[in-house]
Amino acid sequence: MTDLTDLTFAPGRTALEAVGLGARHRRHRWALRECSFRVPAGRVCALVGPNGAGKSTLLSLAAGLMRPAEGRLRVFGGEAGGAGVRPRVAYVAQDKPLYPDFTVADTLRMGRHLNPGRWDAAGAERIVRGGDLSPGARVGTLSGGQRTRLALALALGKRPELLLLDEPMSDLDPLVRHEMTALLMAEAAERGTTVVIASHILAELEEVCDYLLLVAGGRVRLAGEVEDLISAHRLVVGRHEEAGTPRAFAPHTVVESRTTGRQLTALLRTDGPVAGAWQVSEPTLEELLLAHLRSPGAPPLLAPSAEPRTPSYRTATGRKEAA
Ligand SMILES: Nc1ncnc2c1ncn2[C@@H]1O[C@H](COP(=O)(O)OP(=O)(O)OP(=O)(O)O)[C@@H](O)[C@H]1O
Repeated sequence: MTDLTDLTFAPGRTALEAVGLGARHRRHRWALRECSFRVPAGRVCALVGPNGAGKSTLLSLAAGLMRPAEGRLRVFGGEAGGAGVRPRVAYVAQDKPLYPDFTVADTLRMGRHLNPGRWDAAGAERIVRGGDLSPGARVGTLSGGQRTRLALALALGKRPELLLLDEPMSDLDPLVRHEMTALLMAEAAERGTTVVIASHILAELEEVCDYLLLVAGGRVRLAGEVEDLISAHRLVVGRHEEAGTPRAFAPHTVVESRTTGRQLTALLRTDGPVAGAWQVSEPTLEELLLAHLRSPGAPPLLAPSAEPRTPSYRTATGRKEAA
């Protein structure tokens, strides 16, 4: 039986904590609603979900560019966007907003000016030089990938404790993507930076992320260590000729079940072994995510390390106070 309470519950620091978080863009419908989760510090967290799920909204809130309409979001224990928090957070938005009339050198100078006492000039210049970007080139003349490189240099030069990346690699060629990913991971490992990466490229995330936040329809569906979330599920394949759900599945939660001819394939959140002549295996991250995305009605799962520690969250959900 997979008991999540036995799995890693490191009592370390908290990078992000949302409690009852809700957000809307002006008077539009809710982009996020009733989101409660925690991301421990030092993790590399994949933020995944379908188009319009609320990923960019969540990153904007964490960066302090937007305020919650309800509930709250804390970054390292302070209100997101607060004066004590902002210098510790870097955000690379999807459209990489940079000043088109600035040169590459101007942009790096701006980084130094905006981050007194923190700016890693040598590191930022190294990233820029790696891409053969001429210091005198105007930002407006750079290719999409070159702008991404400059935006990453600006973000990493800030030596952030929390790095928020919104689909950062989508316009990079495979070689540069590989190089940038390695660089980000080296930074994260060396400085213990918490990284949250929103991306649709699951293969890329699987390689680098140890934590997962799956958002769909503005709600959190899965949160926790990738390993723990995977090991809480089983992929079950076998012959099934009767109508309805196999009786052997009754003790478990069926996230998704599909039948092709006489073959049934199901993703279960298991509570003990699955009885019967089924082929049972651990799902890959992709299988886990796809099954949850195809089944919006499946109950959400927060690993213990992803549960907020705020007493009000625990009281509201009837959970016991943290020890
Ligand atoms: N500026 C805006 N004005 C109005 N509604 C918005 C705005 N930005 C986002 N939304 C809405 O908020 C919801 C969440 O959008 P968000 O951009 O956060 O999703 P996402 O998960 O990042 O999507 P994608 O994968 O397509 O980038 C969507 O319904 C979207 O239409």
